[in-house]
Amino acid sequence: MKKRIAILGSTGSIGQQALNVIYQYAENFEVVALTTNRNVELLAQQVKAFHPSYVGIVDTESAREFGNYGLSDTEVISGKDCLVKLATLPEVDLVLVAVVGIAGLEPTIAALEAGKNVALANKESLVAGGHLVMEAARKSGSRIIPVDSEHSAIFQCMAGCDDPRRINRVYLTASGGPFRNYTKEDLRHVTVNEALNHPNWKMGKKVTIDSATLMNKGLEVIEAHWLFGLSIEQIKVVIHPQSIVHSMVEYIDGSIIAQMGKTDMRLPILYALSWPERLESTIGGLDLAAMEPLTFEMPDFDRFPCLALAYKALEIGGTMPAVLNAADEVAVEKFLKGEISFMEIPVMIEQAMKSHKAIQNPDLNTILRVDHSIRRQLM
Ligand SMILES: NC(=O)C1=CN([C@@H]2O[C@H](COP(=O)(O)OP(=O)(O)OC[C@H]3O[C@@H](n4cnc5c(N)ncnc54)[C@H](OP(=O)(O)O)[C@@H]3O)[C@@H](O)[C@H]2O)C=CC1
Ligand SMILES: CC(=O)[C@@H](O)[C@H](O)COP(=O)(O)O
Ligand SMILES: [Mn+2]
Repeated sequence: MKKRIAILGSTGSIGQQALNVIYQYAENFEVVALTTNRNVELLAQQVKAFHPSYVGIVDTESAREFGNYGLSDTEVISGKDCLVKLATLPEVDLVLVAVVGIAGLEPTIAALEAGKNVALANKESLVAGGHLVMEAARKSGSRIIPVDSEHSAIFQCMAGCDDPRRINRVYLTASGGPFRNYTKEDLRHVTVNEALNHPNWKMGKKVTIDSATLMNKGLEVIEAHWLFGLSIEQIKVVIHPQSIVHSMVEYIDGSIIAQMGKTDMRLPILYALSWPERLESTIGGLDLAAMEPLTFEMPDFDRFPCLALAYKALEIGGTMPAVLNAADEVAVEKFLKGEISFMEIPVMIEQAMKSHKAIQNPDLNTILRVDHSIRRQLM
């Protein structure tokens, strides 16, 4: 039987690559629903190719524009609530959450509560509301299959032994981004285009800037904490500029299991969609002898303060990671618009964290209220 899939954020980098994968496995997967924020032109092309029963369009003006494409066999649901509606459709087996930012939180929880398995690319949902996401999965018995390359790697390395008590630590690998060897002075003058030029991955703008500041790795530390039930002390970051080892698990006997593969997000996407099976792929493995040497070094928390801020937010807990996330989303947007410099990103986030007194064990409304108030404060 085909797995019936809803893709939230199908017009983004992960969403498009997921459709590329699904196209090659038409006998395995069926697309039931697709969503966009406002890219209706691309959405219309996707509808013509995949014939979903539903599309969700968050921006209501764009939803009206979609009417001009005459795709009347597909039901259109518009507005912010479309994500939750499509994530909980009875005819969906698996929800790929590939929207960017806090917008992923509510539909991820809703999908899990509705008993759907979730292929999770959206790391911000775990950062802002990890305890709620994990609780929803635990209560319903639904599974979260990570799509983020490092967490997919850890998930794969843990197959057969995922008991945190048997694990010394995990190593999250980080490319180091385009500014890995820059001095603090160099970092003061980097441009938006330089920051968008990731050495190894072609991704959406927000995650690309996060990679350049190392906030991406900070968010991934928090993501790993929730996904795998690991303590802060068990989660280490190691700079690995080649991005060939996607992450590693060190067990209590000292054995380290690593997952390697090409720098191609279609691999973790395929794994998440096909899990618990593995499907044959044309992407192929690595030419080990032809590869440049694999190197590892420690991250520099001084030049890249965002990484330290993320560890700090996780240590404080409660609503603090949601503050970190909201401040980062605003700061990245401002940097992309040329309103602040690269090194003002961590300053803005740190100020937001200092201004907030964390509320422990927050419910969803509290997290969303804190998220809104930080955005209002910083905009
Ligand atoms: N790209 C990658 O390789 C990787 C990404 N990730 C994570 O996956 C997630 C998606 O990343 P990526 O694909 O790069 O992001 P993109 O910016 O490329 O795509 C984001 C998608 O979400 C939609 N969207 C944007 N804002 C909203 C909103 N407020 N409400 C609903 N939908 C919205 C966009 O619609 P529209 O097209 O209209 O803007 C688009 O479909 C992120 O959390 C990222 O950290 C993790 C690992 C790798
Ligand atoms: C592909 C992926 O998972 C990204 O999150 C990636 O990790 C970004 O690269 P960095 O290692 O530079 O953050
Ligand atoms: Mn990643």
